[in-house]
Amino acid sequence: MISISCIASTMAVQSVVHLASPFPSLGLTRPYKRPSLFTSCCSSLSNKAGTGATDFKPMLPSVERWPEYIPNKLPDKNYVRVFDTTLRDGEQSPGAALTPPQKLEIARQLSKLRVDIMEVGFPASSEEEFETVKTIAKTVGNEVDEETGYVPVICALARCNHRDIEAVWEAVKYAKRPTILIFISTSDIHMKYKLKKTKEEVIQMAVSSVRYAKSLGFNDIQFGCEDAGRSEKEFLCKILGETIKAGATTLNLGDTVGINMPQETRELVSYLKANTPGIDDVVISVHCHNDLGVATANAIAGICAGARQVDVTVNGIGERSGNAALEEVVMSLKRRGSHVMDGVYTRIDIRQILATSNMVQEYTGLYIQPHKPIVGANCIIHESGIHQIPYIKLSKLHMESYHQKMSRLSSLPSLRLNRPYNKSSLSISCCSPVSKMGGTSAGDLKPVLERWPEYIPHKLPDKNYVRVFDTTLRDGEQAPGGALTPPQKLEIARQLAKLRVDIMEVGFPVSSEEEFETVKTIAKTVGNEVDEATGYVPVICAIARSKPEDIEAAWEAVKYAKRPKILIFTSTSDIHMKYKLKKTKEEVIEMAASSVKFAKSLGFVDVQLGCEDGGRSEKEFLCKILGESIKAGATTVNVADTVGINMPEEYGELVSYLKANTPGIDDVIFSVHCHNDLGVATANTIAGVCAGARQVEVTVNGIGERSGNAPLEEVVMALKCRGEYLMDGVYTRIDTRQIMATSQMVQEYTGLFVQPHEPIVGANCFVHESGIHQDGILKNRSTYEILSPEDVGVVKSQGSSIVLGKLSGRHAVKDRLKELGYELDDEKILNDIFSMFRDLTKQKKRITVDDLKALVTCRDEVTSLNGATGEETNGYVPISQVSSVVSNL
Ligand SMILES: CC(=O)SCCNC(=O)CCNC(=O)[C@H](O)C(C)(C)COP(=O)(O)OP(=O)(O)OC[C@H]1O[C@@H](n2cnc3c(N)ncnc32)[C@H](O)[C@@H]1OP(=O)(O)O
Ligand SMILES: CSCCC(=O)C(=O)O
Repeated sequence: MISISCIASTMAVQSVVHLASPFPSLGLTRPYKRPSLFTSCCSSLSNKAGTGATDFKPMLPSVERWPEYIPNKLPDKNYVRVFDTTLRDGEQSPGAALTPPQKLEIARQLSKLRVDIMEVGFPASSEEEFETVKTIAKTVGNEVDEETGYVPVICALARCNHRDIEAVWEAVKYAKRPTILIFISTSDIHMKYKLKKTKEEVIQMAVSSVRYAKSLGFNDIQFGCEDAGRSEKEFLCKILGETIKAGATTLNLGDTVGINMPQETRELVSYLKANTPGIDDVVISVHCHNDLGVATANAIAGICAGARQVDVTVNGIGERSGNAALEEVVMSLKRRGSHVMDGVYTRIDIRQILATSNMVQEYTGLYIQPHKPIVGANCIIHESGIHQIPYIKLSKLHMESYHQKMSRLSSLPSLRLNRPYNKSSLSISCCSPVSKMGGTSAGDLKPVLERWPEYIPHKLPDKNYVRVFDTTLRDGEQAPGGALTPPQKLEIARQLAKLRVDIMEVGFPVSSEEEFETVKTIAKTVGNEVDEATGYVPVICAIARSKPEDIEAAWEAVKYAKRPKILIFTSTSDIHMKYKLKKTKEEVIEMAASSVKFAKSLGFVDVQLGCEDGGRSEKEFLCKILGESIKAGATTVNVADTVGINMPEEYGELVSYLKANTPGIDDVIFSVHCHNDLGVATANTIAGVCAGARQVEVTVNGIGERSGNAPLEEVVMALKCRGEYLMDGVYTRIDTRQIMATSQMVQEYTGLFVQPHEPIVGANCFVHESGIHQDGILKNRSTYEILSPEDVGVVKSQGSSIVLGKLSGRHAVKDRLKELGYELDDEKILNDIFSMFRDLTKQKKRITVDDLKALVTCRDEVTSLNGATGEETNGYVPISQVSSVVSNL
């Protein structure tokens, strides 16, 4: 797999990159080194080829007129409106609080990016927020681009109450195109625990809120269903129908807790489109969270089903694991919109993506991981199109650098333990499966003491068993900068065994002497360490090209394991066969079949044949080569989306086709291997499983070439949470309680640290900083969490999941004070302390318990110093001028 990187990379990365950021440095330290960046251009592609320089447009501003903005209508049936919520939902990320000037600057940059609508805040939350939204509305909201006529729509958030709605109107009415997003929860769990309202009351609140917004002057009203992903469909039709009647122009469906799988999102949108009165006269928007790593795929699924507005944030920041990432959704539509999605498109200026990403990183302090799709440092691979000669040269260069890397292994310093993000201390705990309607609970713990099922290479213990093939130590290690020392590889292999991966692919023995020895050592040790209680022992796999010397090296290295396995790969796409292998189809089939036979002749009974770049290969050819390899003795076959170009539906269809048309396929295991260049690797893997694949190839933390591979933790937790309910009962035997420990070890040894909003293993996954979410969590955890931290090996008290910052509300502050021993039943005292608290958040991102204690102690003194009464100012949250006092506390 080493020579493919450049040929393999199809991403028009150059089209989103920019010169070093154009705004002044804020003096913030950046944890990852980025290569210097340059500006280039963009193109849309079929999945048959990479970007061609011929597709590039000159770097001139587009002079096309911007289409007229009509709130409930789009310029044409394929136009997808981009609703950016970086400054509202994005800012709700723990630790992301922005200053007003930063928000204004980001708003200007979003305007350069050409987002259709920007949601810039929640005016009722504080006076400062109110003023910031107003300033953006007055400035950016009136900056009409002379040439194109573009001006962004300015949106702000309101709950279903008149006070919030009024605050939005007073703040955004200055914009040329003001809009409001009024939201209410529609799931049973939210209505019961958070709102404490009946369905009828909720409909009533929604309708009267929309009417009120209209009466104030809004002619553009977005109505949002929070937690729509867990709501009853019939109820959604009802409330949406009523709000359309009341005057809503866009309907927004929130998968607030990130629990939906793409096929579900698609079904939901289709159902609502078919059953909601008046829905064809409004725009449908999808708002997807990323708790299971499929937010981008969900957004795309919604669009495929007819949604024509998509809520996104830059870098995918947002509550917990964040939102669908603007850059992933936009680039997916750009790359595949015209090929697999009926021609849908956005008008985002993708040349501004990287500058925007950089600005958002620096201002929020939420730095992305190197393998973040589109904007991560490792995505930047090349400068020219895949059909061009330089690619071949680059490929060779890459090959050389790979070998240099391999030979450097032994001289590497051992551990880089500097950790850019503070993580709470972790410990191993327990696991449980979850239904969609509730959260996980430690209550359904089962000790993992069952006997491990017998391993038969070409057969599974039952039809729903999904084998986990971990390739962290092979494909994962190919991540730029991810090189490991032999002792580190051994230690990770031991940890992978604790995690109970079925198979671990641990290296490429022919690539160097050291690699050979490392694989051999793992085979001899970890490959023989049988767990007494269960009988578990991992299969040890090594990779080989379809060359006798590779296969021999693999055998000599892994034959010591109790269960040795080989993965022989060959390329099957026209582009790879022509340029990389320089072989005909017939020759490639012959190489594959004879390689499988050769491996068998050496002693391998477990032989996997892998089709590199299978995602861009002719289906009929794939059937042929897989059929011949099975005849030759392959026990598993895989089809890889090596360049991460497939969309989930497409990939699922490919697997279904191959399962239906390949001779002998039912006698072997079908495996899927997906890369993450467009941010949909997890969804593709799941689509493969739904289509009948029963082995998933994954890496810990999703590390790997460019934007990496499908992350083990996302795929495993998605199957764990939804396998039983949505996917016919599929399951893995991963000990999920080992996920966090494994993730941390891989981070520390590779130096590839995950971003705070990385699903499952990111520091923010179980942390809540915005008031409304904190209130929900305090009332019932399942309102905003679908996983329990214990499931993935994190032990936290409820308190530690609530952090106090500028977006926190009274419930959270009151609860923390109670924990500290202060029972505040007096509303006035609470309001005083809350307003001092809010003031302090202007100076500090995080408010500690010591800060809180000091606020309580100082309350009387502060009140008398400032004469603050605790009464509300201008109708919104009161802010006492106490900063000079509290800042010294
Ligand atoms: C859609 C989302 O992502 S929700 C997150 C929105 N953003 C934020 O929460 C960050 C900014 N938030 C804040 O500044 C504060 O939370 C405020 C000012 C909005 C509210 O603060 P407080 O009045 O102190 O209330 P707190 O945040 O503790 O509790 C939220 C209240 O809103 C209610 N609420 C939540 N959603 C809605 C809704 N859609 N419509 C009406 N009421 C709602 C809750 O039930 C709770 O009410 P209660 O006090 O009667 O129990
Ligand atoms: C669906 S309206 C937007 C509400 C929201 O932010 C969410 O549901 O996550």
